[in-house]
Amino acid sequence: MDKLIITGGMPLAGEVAVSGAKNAALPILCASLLTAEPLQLTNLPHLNDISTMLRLLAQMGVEVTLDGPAGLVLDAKGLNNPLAPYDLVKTMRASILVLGPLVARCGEARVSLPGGCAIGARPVDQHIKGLQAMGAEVTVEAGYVHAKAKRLKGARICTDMVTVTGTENLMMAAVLADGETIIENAAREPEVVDLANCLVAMGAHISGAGTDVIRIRGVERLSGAAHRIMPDRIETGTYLCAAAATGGEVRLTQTSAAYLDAVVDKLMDAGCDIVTERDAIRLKAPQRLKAVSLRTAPYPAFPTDMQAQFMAINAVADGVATIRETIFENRFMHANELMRLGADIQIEGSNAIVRGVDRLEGATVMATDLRASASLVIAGLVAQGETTIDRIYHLDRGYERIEEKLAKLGARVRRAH
Ligand SMILES: CC(=O)N[C@H]1[C@@H](OP(=O)(O)OP(=O)(O)OC[C@H]2O[C@@H](n3ccc(=O)[nH]c3=O)[C@H](O)[C@@H]2O)O[C@H](CO)[C@@H](O)[C@@H]1O
Ligand SMILES: C=C(OP(=O)(O)O)C(=O)O
Repeated sequence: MDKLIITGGMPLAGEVAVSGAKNAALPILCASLLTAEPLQLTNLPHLNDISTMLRLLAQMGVEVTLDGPAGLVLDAKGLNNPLAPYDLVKTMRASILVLGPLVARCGEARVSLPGGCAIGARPVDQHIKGLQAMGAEVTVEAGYVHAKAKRLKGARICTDMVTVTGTENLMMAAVLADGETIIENAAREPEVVDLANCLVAMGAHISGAGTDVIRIRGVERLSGAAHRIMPDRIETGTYLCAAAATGGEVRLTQTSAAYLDAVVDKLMDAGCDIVTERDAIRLKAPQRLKAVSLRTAPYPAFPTDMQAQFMAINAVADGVATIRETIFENRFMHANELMRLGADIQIEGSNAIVRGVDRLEGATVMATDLRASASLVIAGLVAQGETTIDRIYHLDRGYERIEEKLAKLGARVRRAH
């Protein structure tokens, strides 16, 4: 199992390019199932989750052709096996995103329930409830969701909570349904908007993406299209935090602050200077950060996917911060590992109270999930001496060439097998 070995204490400096967004790319890859014509995608990140999704699509009969360094053409005209087997689904929650498109295009789907991820139970009841409202017959048996519908029918759906992949799945199901679907309490995340833009380019009729009411008028068929995946706002935020924590100065390119208001505001509250350009962001860290409290919530509020990284920066800031996690019930697993490096963190239910310390010391720590791993990388970059992060396969799900990008910013980091 790969490890990352970091010798901390160097401020990050320089320029690095941000990759395409994992959480936009995954649903958009699934959108290829909705048409018999080629979908051409660019700015795809090279990540384990993307390879897993491509394997899943390929075994369903989708032809995948490389198209340049970060491009692919997906052709689902030969789609013949609307099945997502456990083996491919177990490592990646987002595989549930094939459910909506498969039922819409094939009239049937069998999708293994995605593996229980460490950050919480993560049920898919809202995905199922929405498909049932659209007339699908859905059963859950032996770990598989089996959904059937000759043709889905437009419906009014109000999800019990804001769900990102739930909104995406139902939006993809609705584009080929008979009549109008209204999704209320829809997720407003930028990745939902990126998916909607791609679907519209394919001929879908969607309005309201980016608000909490999305209207979709179903069409008979969709066509091929070309779409560029949006930049990864969480990767962007993670590198900003790494620069902030190490007292560095960086410029991130091929990205934008447009979808990062909540994160940028907190970094400015922490004392960072941030300058936003059209396709780039510059950050200059202060001598010492100020502690910043935060509460995670659906977009446009502070993203849960940035919570762990802010725990790391608060660990070395001046003062006491309270971090409240409201989305996932088990997303503080990085706290114990950060404490191994000398952080002072107390967990009280869904609150973490972080008291900034003067210094962290390198140690061996274990990555427990994707963003937890990112927080350990940030802490390792700050800590005196050597930090070894075990189980970085989590990190490889969501950060493209992380050691190369960090090295470009002057970090002393290497991968060991
Ligand atoms: C691939 C992808 O885009 N992943 C993101 C997506 O995950 P994902 O889409 O899985 O997260 P959701 O927005 O669905 O989850 C929000 C909350 O709703 C609950 N819930 C969700 C669906 C459902 O049917 N029933 C239910 O109870 C979840 O357990 C969680 O407590 O949004 C999360 C919240 O911003 C991010 O952390 C993930 O990075
Ligand atoms: C939790 C995440 O991903 P996933 O939903 O794919 O597990 C994430 O991107 O932080």
